[in-house]
Amino acid sequence: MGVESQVNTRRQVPPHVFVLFGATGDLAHRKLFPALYQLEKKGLLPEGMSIVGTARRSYTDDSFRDEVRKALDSFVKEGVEDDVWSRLAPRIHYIAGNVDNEDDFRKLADFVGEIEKEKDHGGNRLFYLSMAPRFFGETALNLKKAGLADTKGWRRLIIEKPFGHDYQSAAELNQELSTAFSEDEIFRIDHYLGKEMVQNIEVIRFANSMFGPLWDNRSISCVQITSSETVGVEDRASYYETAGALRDMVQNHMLQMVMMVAMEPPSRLHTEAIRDEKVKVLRSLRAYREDEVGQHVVRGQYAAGEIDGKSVPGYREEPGVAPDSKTETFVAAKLFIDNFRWAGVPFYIRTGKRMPKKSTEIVIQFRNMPEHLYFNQDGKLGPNLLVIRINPVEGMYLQLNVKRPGTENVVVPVALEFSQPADKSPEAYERLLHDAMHGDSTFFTRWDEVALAWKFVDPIANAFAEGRVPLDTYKAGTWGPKASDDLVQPNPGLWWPLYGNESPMQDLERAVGHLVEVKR
Ligand SMILES: NC(=O)C1=CN([C@@H]2O[C@H](COP(=O)(O)OP(=O)(O)OC[C@H]3O[C@@H](n4cnc5c(N)ncnc54)[C@H](OP(=O)(O)O)[C@@H]3O)[C@@H](O)[C@H]2O)C=CC1
Ligand SMILES: O=C1O[C@H](COP(=O)(O)O)[C@@H](O)[C@H](O)[C@H]1O
Repeated sequence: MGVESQVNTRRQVPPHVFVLFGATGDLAHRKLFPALYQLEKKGLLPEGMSIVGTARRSYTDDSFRDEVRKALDSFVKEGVEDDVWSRLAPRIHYIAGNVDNEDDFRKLADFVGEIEKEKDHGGNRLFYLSMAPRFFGETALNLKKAGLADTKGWRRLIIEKPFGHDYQSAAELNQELSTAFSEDEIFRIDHYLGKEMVQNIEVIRFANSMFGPLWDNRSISCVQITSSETVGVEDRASYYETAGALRDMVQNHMLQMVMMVAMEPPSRLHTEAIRDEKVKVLRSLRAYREDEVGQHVVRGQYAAGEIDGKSVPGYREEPGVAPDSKTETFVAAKLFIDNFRWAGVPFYIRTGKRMPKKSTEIVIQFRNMPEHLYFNQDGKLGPNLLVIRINPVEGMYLQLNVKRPGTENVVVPVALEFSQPADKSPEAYERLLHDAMHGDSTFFTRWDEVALAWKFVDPIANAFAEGRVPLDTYKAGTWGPKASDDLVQPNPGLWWPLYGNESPMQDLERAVGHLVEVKR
C-alpha cells in the first residue's frame, strides 16, 4: 500500500496475530508494549487482533500479562488507564520457546492456530523479531519450516536493527530472510523514520512553495545534521563494542536524515516512488576510499568528564568495555552528494555520546547575502538558517535578519519558530507498528538502501579498523574532538549551536557573535 491516505486519514488496522519474539526483553518492555498500549488507547487495534509473546523464559498468559502491566506502569509516562488495559490484556498470550529449536516453532504454530480459531484474524500474521540480530536469519527460516509463514492472509516480518555488520553480512542476512519472506513483506526498522519531524521533512519541503526554489546549491551553502546524546554506552557495551557510532548511528539514522533532506520530490506519495528517490541520493553520495577517509571523517571516544554538573566515567571505564577499546563513540563527517542539485554543498554530519545536550537537529544554512548594505554590530551579516528540530523539541525555526528596534541601523537575527516537546507526539515505535500493521513500508528501509548505506560505510569502518583515522579523545560533556570543528569549512568551528530543550530566541545574538568570532 502507498501513503496516499497516510497524512490525513485515520486508518483502521486489519485483523491479525502479532507474534513478538523477544517479548521478555528490554525493547519489548520499554517501547513495543507501550506502543501497543497507545494504539489500543486510540482505538486503532481491531477486534480481531491478538498478541503472542514468545521468548525462552516460561510464563502463563496471566503471569506474562502481569509482566507487561509492570512494564507499562514503568514506561507509559502519563500512567496506564485501567479501561485501556482491560481491553489490551485479553489480547496478550505467551508461549515459551527457543528460536534454536525447530520443535518450539511447531508448538508456536499450534498455539497461533488455536488463537486463530477463537476469532477471525483474517489469516494475517505479523512477526516482530525483537531479539539479537544473530537470530534473525534462523528465525525467519524456522518460521517457514514450521508453516507459520504459510497463511491464507498476509504475512509480514519486522526486523530490528542492526541489519548486518557490513555489506557482506547484511547481504547474507537478506538472502536468508528472502528464502522465507519477499522484499515487500520485510519491514526493516529505523526508528528515526518514525519520528514526527523526520517524517515532516518531506512535508516542509514539498508542501511549501517558498522552499522549492531555494532547495539547491544556488541558495544553500551547507547542511549540518547533528544527533548528540548525553548518555554514555549504558549497559549495551557488548553490542556497542562491536558497532561503534559509525555502525550504530551513521549507517542508518544519519544517512536516512541526509536522504530525506536531499531527495528529489517523488512523482507521487507512493511508497516505492519515495524510496526510489531516497536511494538515488545514496547512489550520488561520494564514496571515500580507505586512504582518503581521514580527510573527511573524524572519530572520537569520550574520556571522563562532567555532564549537567555530574562526573561521568570515560568510555574505557564503562562496564563491559575493554580498557584499551578502540571503539568510537563520536563520528563527524563531511559528505558530498554529487548530483545536479547538490554539487559542491557539504553535508556535515555529527553524532556522539556523552555530549553536552541531547539534541537532534538539521540546519539548512543558506548562502550569505553580500555584506554590503546591512550589518550586525560587528560589521557582519549572519546567514539565514532553516533548522528542523527533531528531538527533544519537535519543530523548526527560520532564522532571519531584521533591524534591531531603535535609532541605529543594526541588524540582528530573529527566529520564526514553531515547536512542541517531542513527548506530545506518538512515539516512533507506535507509528511504525501501525504502519507495518497496514503494510505501509514507506518509513522502513528497503534492501537497496541498506546495501548502499553499508557500501558507503564499509571503507570508513575499514579505515577505522586499520588505524588510518586518529581516534581522538574528547572530554565527556564537550562537543567532540577539535578535529570535527576543523572539518567545517570555510568557517572552522562553525557547527551551529543546538538548543536542546531551549528556544533559539534566547541565544541568537550569541550565535551570531560566535560566527563573527570564528570568521576572524
Ligand atoms: N533495547 C533497545 O532500546 C533497542 C534495541 N534494539 C534492537 O532490538 C533487539 C532486541 O533488543 P533488546 O530488547 O534490547 O534485547 P534483550 O537482550 O533485552 O532481549 C532479547 C530477547 O530475546 C530473547 N531471547 C534470547 N535468546 C533467545 C533464544 N535463543 N530463543 C528465544 N528467545 C531468546 C530474550 O528472552 P529470554 O531470555 O527469555 O529468552 C529477550 O526477550 C536487538 O536487535 C537490538 O539491537 C534496537 C534499538 C533500541
Ligand atoms: O538506534 C539508536 O538510537 C539511539 C538514539 O536514539 P534517539 O531516538 O534517542 O535519538 C542511540 O542511543 C542508540 O545507541 C542507537 O542504537
